[in-house]
Amino acid sequence: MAWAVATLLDGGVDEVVVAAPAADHEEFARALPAGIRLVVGGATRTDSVRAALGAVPGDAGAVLVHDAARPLTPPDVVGRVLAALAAGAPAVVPVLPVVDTTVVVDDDGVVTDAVPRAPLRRVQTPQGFSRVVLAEAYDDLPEGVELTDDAAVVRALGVPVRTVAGDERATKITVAHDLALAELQVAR
Ligand SMILES: Nc1ccn([C@@H]2O[C@H](COP(=O)(O)OP(=O)(O)OP(=O)(O)O)[C@@H](O)[C@H]2O)c(=O)n1
Ligand SMILES: C[C@](O)(CO)[C@H](O)COP(=O)(O)O
Repeated sequence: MAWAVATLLDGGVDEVVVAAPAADHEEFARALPAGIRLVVGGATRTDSVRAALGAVPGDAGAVLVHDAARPLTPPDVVGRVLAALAAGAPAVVPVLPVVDTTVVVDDDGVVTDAVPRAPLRRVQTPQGFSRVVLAEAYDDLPEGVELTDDAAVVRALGVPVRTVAGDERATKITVAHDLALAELQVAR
């Protein structure tokens, strides 16, 4: 969490709000730099983003939403997202191409189709938004609806989402191998 926050600050973000379980706040406060606001997160990512968004100052022009599970994101990625927002984009996501052949399978695991991969992208965080647009999109999202990222929440409002280059180092640490790669990166 501390590394994810450091990336945001190093990349040019002014203020950070962290959503975390109430039981962890004391420990998080010790690990984070002074001035970081902590709010109680929810049971799902969507609930946690809602909670954090509620603590964002009303005069903030833009908001970035970042995953703690992407702790080694280089600050450059944050810079690219901020630059696209400053250039007028209402919503921005960092992306990478899909490098493997990508297929559809049926319930038995048999390949039924291959998806043309040229237009596909893997979406990372931090994702950037006009604060007003993101707040309106979350207000409009019915309770209980879970979308996998914040860009999907604003796209539901019809807002175009621009892309900037992501970075392999911003990968989401999801499976054990991701952790092994992250440890290598840190060791370097
Ligand atoms: N209740 C939750 C769950 C997740 N998150 C945020 O969402 C990110 C992604 O979390 P998660 O869905 O658990 O990611 P993975 O560990 O990659 O799990 P999976 O992709 O298998 O769902 C976390 O880093 C955290 O920042 C959150 O704020 N509140
Ligand atoms: C937001 C995200 O990291 C973009 O790729 C991703 O959708 C989070 O998914 P998760 O299933 O909550 O890990």
